[in-house]
Order: sequence, then C-alpha cells, then structure tokens
Amino acid sequence: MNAQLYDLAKRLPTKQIYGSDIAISGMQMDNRRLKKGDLFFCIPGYTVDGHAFAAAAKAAGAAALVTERRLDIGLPEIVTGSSRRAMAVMAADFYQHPSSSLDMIGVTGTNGKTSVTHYIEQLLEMQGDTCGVIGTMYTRYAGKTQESANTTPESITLQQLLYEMKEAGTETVAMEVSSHALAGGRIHGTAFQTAVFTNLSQDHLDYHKNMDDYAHAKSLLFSQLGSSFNRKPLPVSVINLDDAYAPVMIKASAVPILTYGIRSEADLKASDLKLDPSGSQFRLSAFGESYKVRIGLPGRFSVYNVLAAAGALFAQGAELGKIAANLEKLHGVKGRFEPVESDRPVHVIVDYAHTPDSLENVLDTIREVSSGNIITVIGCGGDRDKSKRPLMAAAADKRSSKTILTSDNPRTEDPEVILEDMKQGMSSDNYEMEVDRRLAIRKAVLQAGEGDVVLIAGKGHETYQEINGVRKEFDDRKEAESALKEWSH
Ligand SMILES: CC(=O)N[C@H]1[C@@H](OP(=O)(O)OP(=O)(O)OC[C@H]2O[C@@H](n3ccc(=O)[nH]c3=O)[C@H](O)[C@@H]2O)O[C@H](CO)[C@@H](O)[C@@H]1O[C@H](C)C(=O)N[C@@H](C)C(=O)N[C@H](CCC(=O)O)C(=O)O
Ligand SMILES: Nc1ncnc2c1ncn2[C@@H]1O[C@H](COP(=O)(O)OP(=O)(O)OP(=O)(O)O)[C@@H](O)[C@H]1O
Ligand SMILES: N[C@H](CCC[C@H](N)C(=O)O)C(=O)O
Ligand SMILES: [Mg+2]
Repeated sequence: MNAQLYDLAKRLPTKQIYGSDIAISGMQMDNRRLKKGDLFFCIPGYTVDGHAFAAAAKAAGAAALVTERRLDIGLPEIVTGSSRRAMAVMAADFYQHPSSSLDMIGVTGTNGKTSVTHYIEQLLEMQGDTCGVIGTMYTRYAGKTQESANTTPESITLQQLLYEMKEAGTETVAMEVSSHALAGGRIHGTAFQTAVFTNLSQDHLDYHKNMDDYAHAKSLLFSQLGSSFNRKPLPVSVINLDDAYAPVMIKASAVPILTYGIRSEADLKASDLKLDPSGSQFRLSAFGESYKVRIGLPGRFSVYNVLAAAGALFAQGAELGKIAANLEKLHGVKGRFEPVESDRPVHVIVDYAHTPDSLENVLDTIREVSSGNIITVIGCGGDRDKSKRPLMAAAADKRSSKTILTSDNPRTEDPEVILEDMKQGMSSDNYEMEVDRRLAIRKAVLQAGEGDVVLIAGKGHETYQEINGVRKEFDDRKEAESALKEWSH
C-alpha cells in the first residue's frame, strides 16, 4: 500500500504542512510497532502524550509526522487540530474507503453487542452470505480469526481490517461499536449502512462524566449515519424502543428508523412470549406479517438480542419469513450464558455479565427457569468504573441464595480494595469474600446442592486473569470443571 502525504492531507479541514511531499507506506500511532516509511501520528493519550515518541519514531524510520503542535524534528510534518481525528480520516483514505464497498452493520449499547453481532453473522451465513465480525472476542472473517486488543479497534487497525475483509470477498461486516470508540473518533471515516442500538445502563462512568454523556457518545453512531456519500440505499437505524434511552438515539438519527421491542408498539415486535429453561417461544411480527418462532437461547434478554439481529437483516432487505425460520437455528455465543458440561446434578453457568443491568438480567433468567438455589461468584474489574461495584454486588445479593465476592481482572488495583468497594452494596449476610477466583469458584461449586445453579459471572470467554498488570492463563470453565469433578453429596 502506498500514498503521498500531501494527498492524504487534503481531506483535513485544518492543517499546516511543513516539509516536502513524501511517499507513505503505512501508518502507526505507536513508535514501538513502527515500520520504515510509516506516517507516525502523535496522539495525546490518557496516560502519556504520543508527541514524546516522535524522535523515537524518526529513529525507527518514520517518513513523516502528524502532530497537534509543531515539533520541527527534521521530518515532513502536518500540524492539525486533532491528530486522533486526522488519523481516522487519513487511515480511511489510505485504505481506499473499504467501508463503502462493504455492508457495514454497527452495533452499539451497553449490553448485547457481542451476542447480536454473532447472531447477525450466523443469520447471514444461513442465507449464504459472507459476514465478518469485529468485536470484544476477535475479528473473524473468511475462516480467519485474529485476537482483539479492544472491542472496537483504533482507526488504523480498523481500516486495515476492513480493507483485508473487502479483499477476501466479505460482503457484510457486523461490528461492535463501543462508546470509547465513538467518543475517541475511532470510527470516523467508516460508512455504516445499518446502526443498531441494544440498550443503555450504567457502565464506564470512569470514562464518561455521567449517563447523559455516555448516552451522547452512543448517539454519535446514529447522528453520523449517512453523513458520507455512497451509492447504496439510505442507511437505517435499528432501535430498541423498550429502552429508556431510545428517544436519545431516535433524536440523533437523521435516517429512516426501524424500531423493535417486546413491550412497545414497535415496527418489529415479539409478542406472546413463553420462556422456558432451554429457550423461548414468541410471535415475530412486522408490518402486518407474523410468524411463530422458537429460539434455543434462554432469557428475555436473548429475545431482545435476537430482535436486534433480525432487525438488522430486515433493514437490509431480508424477508421476515426467512429470518423467522433461521432464528430457530441460532446457537449461543462463547461465555454468554454458557453451561459447563458435567455429569454432576449441579448446573454451572459461565457468563460475561459485568454491569449491574446484565447481572440482573442473567440472574432473573436463571430464576425464571430454575427453582434451585442460586450461588453467584462475582468480581469487578480494576481500573474501570468504581461506582458500578456496589451496584453489581447488590444485584447479585438480591437475587442469589449465596454470593461469593471475588476478583475479576484487578489490573493495577489492589484486589482487596475492589472487594471492599463491592461489599458496600451487600445488604444480606449471605455472602463470603474470597479474593482468589480459583478458590471462589471451587467453594461455590462444592457448596451447591443437587439442582442448584452456580453462576460464574464477569469473565465469560476470557482465558486470562490480569493481576498486578500481569496476565496469567485463567478460564472459568476449566476451574468449574475441575471443581465439579470433586463434587459429591
Ligand atoms: C481509554 C482508552 O480508550 N484508551 C486507549 C488509548 O489509550 P491512551 O489514550 O491512554 O494511550 P496512551 O497509552 O496514553 O498513549 C498515547 C499515545 O502514545 C503512544 N505510545 C505510547 C507509549 C509508547 O511507548 N509509545 C507510543 O507511541 C500510544 O500508541 C498512543 O498513540 O489508546 C490505546 C492505543 O490504541 C488503547 O490501547 C487504549 O485502550 C485501552 C487498552 C483500554 O483499556 N481501553 C478500554 C477502556 C476501551 O477502549 N474499551 C472499549 C469498550 C469496552 C466495552 O465494550 O465495554 C473498547 O472499545 O475496547
Ligand atoms: N440485551 C441484553 N440486555 C441485558 N443484558 C444482556 C443482554 N445481552 C447480553 N446481556 C448480558 O451481558 C453480558 C455481555 O453480553 P455481550 O458480550 O453480548 O455484551 P457486550 O455489549 O458485547 O459487552 P462488552 O461491552 O463487554 O463488549 C452477557 O453475558 C449477558 O449477561
Ligand atoms: N470491555 C469491558 C470488559 C470488562 C470485562 C471484565 N472482565 C473486566 O475485566 O472488567 C471493559 O473493558 O470494561
Ligand atoms: Mg462485546
């Protein structure tokens, strides 16, 4: 891939250009990964200022710099208002706007993004279409899987991935769009054809000032929809009308809207719900058409996720009858309400609930489908929203016969301090504190009686635990399996 610096700079609304034009063979925002000929973006970050690494980038062979203040270190340099925004715009140009050759479906919301993108992927593949996914667990397309550093990649990585997907013949991309990505301009320059809103509840209040600020960040996906020219039909916003924040997303959306819901009079509606331990039955209707559907995914929240995925396909022109028939074949996603297989009469579920709302939903689902005691193992991540800790603990306490407070990924924080923060939300005495997650899982499983359910929440698909900044292998499923082998009554 090659481009000329001056051409790339053309689209920036504000800029001063210093030095002569030069060929750029790549783009980089981290000097430690820079290759000779790359354009280096100096990004003021949350922890360090990327301008400090310009000299190191030059030593590693950077062709030119994009900065927010003149550094004058003997390289061609573009000084602009926001180097993060410039990076997104220039990366889209460098990779020849791959999003306009793909059907991009962006999914945003606090909970359900990974689930919905995977249901979209499955539904499209059932129809014989090709679909890539980008999100928390990985980027996957054309039979290839790459690990993700973030839920939504930084703009350079994102445009490169989209380019590779386009080259591999991928038709649609189902992508998780986090609030951090929206606030940080990571998806600037990406043209979405469909944008989906799942729900909004408390999370990430370390990053966003308050819930309104968080909702505003999410709404950017809808306000930016259709802002770049392409030859396709008008984009569509697919919005959960049952959610309290739906009006914010609807107001932000400048394109046609397809609403979905269970309680509201939405365009796409699930009614006559019957929930059971192995899934749900409901009637799926839209614009006078109606089909009886059975899905093998438990819980009301799964009905919402399935409606979101169905809405995305419907918005892209698929027939409702075909979607309804395919919903029955959907299978679950790793680490989301995932049962641990065992010959013991104790049910263990591994789930990625790491917000108060998702924990409530998962526990309510367990209650709806089981009459046994519920033992919940739960921790909260370090270096993340501290205010959700007591709320998560309270959500578990109210819905469990017993709660074991433990560590999630403490990251750089003291694990005992996180547990103390959680403890503030406990109002019953039915809990234990066990900082070692392995022991906490073992205690929960060994305390469970016949027919009881053990919920291990927070880490889902993750196969590591980060303590003191160091990641070590850790898998809730494996820990549960080995504890279950010891179980006898
Ligand atoms: C808050 C946030 O979004 N942080 C992201 C951000 O970090 P930052 O702004 O602090 O960057 P920094 O470390 O200060 O560095 C500034 C600049 O100097 C550069 N640098 C830094 C050090 C060095 O030696 N050399 C160098 O060139 C960096 O590459 C960067 O360009 O830019 C980094 C580089 O891309 C990201 O890795 C980092 O995500 C971190 C890992 C993170 O934890 N992000 C989370 C909060 C996040 O983004 N989560 C969302 C949502 C999750 C969800 O769905 O719930 C996600 O999309 O993943
Ligand atoms: N629609 C929903 N409403 C409430 N809770 C949900 C919903 N869908 C999933 N959950 C719960 O949230 C957890 C995370 O789901 P999922 O990974 O799909 O969300 P996500 O939005 O991708 O999360 P992240 O922000 O971490 O990427 C699930 O394990 C489940 O407990
Ligand atoms: N994308 C989320 C994941 C949280 C998962 C949980 N296991 C934790 O480590 O807090 C975040 O970065 O906040
Ligand atoms: Mg996700």
